[in-house]
Amino acid sequence: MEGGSSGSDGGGGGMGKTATWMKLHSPMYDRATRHPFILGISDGSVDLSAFKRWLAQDYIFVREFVPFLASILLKACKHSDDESDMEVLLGGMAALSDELAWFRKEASKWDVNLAGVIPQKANMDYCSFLQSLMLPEVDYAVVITAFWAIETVYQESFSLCLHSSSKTPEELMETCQRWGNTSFGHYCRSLQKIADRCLEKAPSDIIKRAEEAFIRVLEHEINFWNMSFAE
Ligand SMILES: Cc1ncc(CO)c(N)n1
Repeated sequence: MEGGSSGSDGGGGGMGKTATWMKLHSPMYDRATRHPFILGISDGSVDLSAFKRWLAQDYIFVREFVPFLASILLKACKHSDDESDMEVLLGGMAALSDELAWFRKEASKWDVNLAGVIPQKANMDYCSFLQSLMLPEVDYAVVITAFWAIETVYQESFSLCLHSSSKTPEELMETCQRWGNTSFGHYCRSLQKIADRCLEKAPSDIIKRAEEAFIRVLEHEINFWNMSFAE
């Protein structure tokens, strides 16, 4: 399964586990990163009520992301052998504070009342999945893989809406830039390197669990996008 010679891993040597899994599960990966909701934004056909539903639901999700990232930070303190992991993760935590403020500002721009939002099933399922990963017994390699995948799906999806050929409506550009910008892309590559380094040293049962977590993230992301179409 190692295979590959160079390039897509971003590190030295052969292809990392994460790049291998992206290839192996590419049909599902593509369904998560090229969802009709995202394609609708990039071709300008998106229904703005779908966008508002996504915005409200994602605010709830990102709030749950704070304790999730805190649990990863805790595991990095205890188990990581590389001090720079902490810097990358702390940068992510700082960005979350800014992100939550952005959601409140964006919601008021679209007249979305965040206080009255009822979390939908796909969102609750995804948040429960995050909670299951927060348990202390879940290995650092598994949670950092899940975290990398969650961030990368958004990075890849929204960067599609920034391509020169896309027709993203002006009022949605800020949203697309938030996750599609190159510095967020750089952050995702840093997370990928951490995940690959941990997976390289991990025993086979942990590697198996990390791959499963990657697949579960893709499923949850697809269901999350689907939610924007539901009434
Ligand atoms: C559902 C979902 N996945 C990923 C991200 C990226 O942070 C997000 N904000 N929401």
